[in-house]
Amino acid sequence: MPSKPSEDYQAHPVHLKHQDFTSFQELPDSFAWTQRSDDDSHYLSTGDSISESVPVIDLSDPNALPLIGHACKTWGVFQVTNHGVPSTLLDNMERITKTLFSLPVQQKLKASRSLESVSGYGVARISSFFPKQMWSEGFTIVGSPVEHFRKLWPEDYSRYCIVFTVYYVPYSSLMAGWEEILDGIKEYEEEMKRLAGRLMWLTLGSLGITKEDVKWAGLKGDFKEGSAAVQLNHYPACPDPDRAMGLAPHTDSTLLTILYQNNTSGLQVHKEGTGWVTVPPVPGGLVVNLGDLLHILSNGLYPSVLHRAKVNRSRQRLSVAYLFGPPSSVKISPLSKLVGPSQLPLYRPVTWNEYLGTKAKHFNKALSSFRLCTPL
Ligand SMILES: O=C(O)CCC(=O)C(=O)O
Ligand SMILES: [Fe+2]
Repeated sequence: MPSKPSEDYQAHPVHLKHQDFTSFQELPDSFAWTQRSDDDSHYLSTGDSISESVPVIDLSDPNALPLIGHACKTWGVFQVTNHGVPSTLLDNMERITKTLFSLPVQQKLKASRSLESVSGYGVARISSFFPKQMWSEGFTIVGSPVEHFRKLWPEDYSRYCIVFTVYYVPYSSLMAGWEEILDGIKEYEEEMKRLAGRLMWLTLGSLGITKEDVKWAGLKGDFKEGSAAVQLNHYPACPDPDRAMGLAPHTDSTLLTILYQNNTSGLQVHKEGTGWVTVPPVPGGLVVNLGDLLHILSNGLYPSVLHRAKVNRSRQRLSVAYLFGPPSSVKISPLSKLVGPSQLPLYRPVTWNEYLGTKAKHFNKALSSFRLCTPL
């Protein structure tokens, strides 16, 4: 993800109204998405009785390609197992996320996202489009998080500096927190980029797209130049979960998003004609959401999935989203193989940065603002 956002993005900041969630015995009105008397609010209507479930696909299955194609077309989301990401890495990332959000709120606020940057601590960027506050907090990482960590853990940092400059020796017990966290995040990003490249080919391959069709995937076709952000999310336990919203319905402005969720469910996806469907955590599994840019690339054949996160009364929930997109200079447009005399291109070319700016300004109308014509 571009670390320097466009003017549109900067012109639509999110005003921080951050709270110490642990201080609430009851759900404050500003967080209540329904009145107690509402039976069926359009925000919170659930599909808990629905028997359909999001496909879980074993990547070592020889049939994975058509299964992914079917999942992309019908859901725009699927879960993967046997994806090759070591479970120790996922556990470590969960531990890092938990450590970060356990800091006192005043400390976290010092590492707040600034106007000029995408990175840092804060409420969801989509907050300004909704009348109520969301029961969650997030931390976005684009590039190195060192500057923010300096604010989150100033003591460790200064102790590290003093030890380093005065004695010129690494003092491992003091550095452990920092070094471990930075290494863990870096390793996670590398592993996720590798998986994102693989998932891109499985997704595009299911449409008959080959390496010759996507030049920007690089000489090796591994999407190594793709850019990305890591979004850490924390949904504290909530005194009135049925009336609260962790993260409001949205589609991701990505090619695809790889989501790790801890063992507390909360993610729900919307399926056309069915409604909201919970995506239960699968041990060792990762959720793959198709984003708006993949919808454009597929010329509308694959939907970007509308999703939201609910909260829990007694358990906190953590998730780590790897938001994967194209290299910053690349304009995404419908792949030429999917366009022809009977299927005109449905969208005009757009860079990731331009798309993020439009999303910050127009939210769920962003996709249609790039639309050229309606399908035949
Ligand atoms: O926490 C989740 O399950 C969803 C997170 C999400 O949608 C996001 O970070 O964009
Ligand atoms: Fe999302």
